[in-house]
Amino acid sequence: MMPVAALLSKRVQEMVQNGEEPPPPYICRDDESIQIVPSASSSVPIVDFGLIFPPTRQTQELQKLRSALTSWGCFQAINHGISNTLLNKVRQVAREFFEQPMEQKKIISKGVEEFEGYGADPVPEEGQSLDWSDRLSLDVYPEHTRKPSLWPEHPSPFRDVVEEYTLKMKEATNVISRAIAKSLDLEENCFLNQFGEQAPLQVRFNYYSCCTRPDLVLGLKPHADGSGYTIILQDDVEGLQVHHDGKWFTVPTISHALLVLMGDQMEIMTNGIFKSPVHRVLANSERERISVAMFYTPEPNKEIGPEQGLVNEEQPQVFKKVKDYADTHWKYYQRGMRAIHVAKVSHRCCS
Ligand SMILES: O=C(O)CCC(=O)C(=O)O
Ligand SMILES: [Fe+2]
Repeated sequence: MMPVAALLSKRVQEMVQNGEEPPPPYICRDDESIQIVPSASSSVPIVDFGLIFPPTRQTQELQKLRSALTSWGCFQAINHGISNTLLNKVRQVAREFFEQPMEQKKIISKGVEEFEGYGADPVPEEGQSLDWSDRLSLDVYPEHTRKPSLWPEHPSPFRDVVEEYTLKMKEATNVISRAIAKSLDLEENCFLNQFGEQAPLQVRFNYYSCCTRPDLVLGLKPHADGSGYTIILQDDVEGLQVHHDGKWFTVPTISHALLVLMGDQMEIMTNGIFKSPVHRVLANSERERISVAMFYTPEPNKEIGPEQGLVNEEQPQVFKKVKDYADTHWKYYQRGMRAIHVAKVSHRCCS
């Protein structure tokens, strides 16, 4: 059998183009029926940002936001201030990038242990399965963290579109962070202050190739994000599922919506009130799927912790202060585990 590192230097898209079946390290499930709730039934809540900032009707929408993040840990944002034209351009450059010949994409290949560039996740711990997907990851904010040599030159509008999207995402994080604070009756800028003005944004373009055996693999294994929160743009192919109430729910594709999903660091900052949900991506035999995830993470080296306004006698402090939590998260992720327990306050049992 080919060693995992060698497999990871080969793109899933190449295996599909060569007509290969998924090799064993990609196989992570059997065809046991996992209960899946169709996207049409109960679903991820939709929050209208057009109603949040004008003084009219905001209370109701803020309550909706709070309840969505308390029970689901995510919501679909509409009227978020980013035009459909731009969202479509982002989808278009992503598609054109992945549809190029392999040699063209490999110009910006990452090494198997690196994070940035075109490829797969770095080699996981032994025994962990691999994801049926390829991706392009780039640090996009602050500007000085960018590595222009890893930004594709083709398609030609790629750089300008990603640049514009980054600016808009930075504005969106301002709006979302303030709305989240208001929904919890906290001072509007409290989360923005915790993240810091230079809080990094990282973009990840995910490409999920079709698979002849979608019952055996996953596009992306179950995980919770190590970010503060993540803003996901989907195309029109379903596949993303969120774990909620013990079941998997497919996130419907809404062309003008952005899915905002709490990462572990927002769970910590809200003292556990908001949940960082476990999610995964299914493979599909009919159509390839593209998504664009923007990870918003507190500044490196900056301590974050539960907002003191959320700590009281009824709700004692659940989490400690942490810094560079994303690094800890990554170590556990590589072992297929969640990391959030490391941030928990240890309570001595007194009974
Ligand atoms: O492809 C998606 O919709 C989700 C991607 C995701 O969860 C991730 O990149 O962490
Ligand atoms: Fe994720």
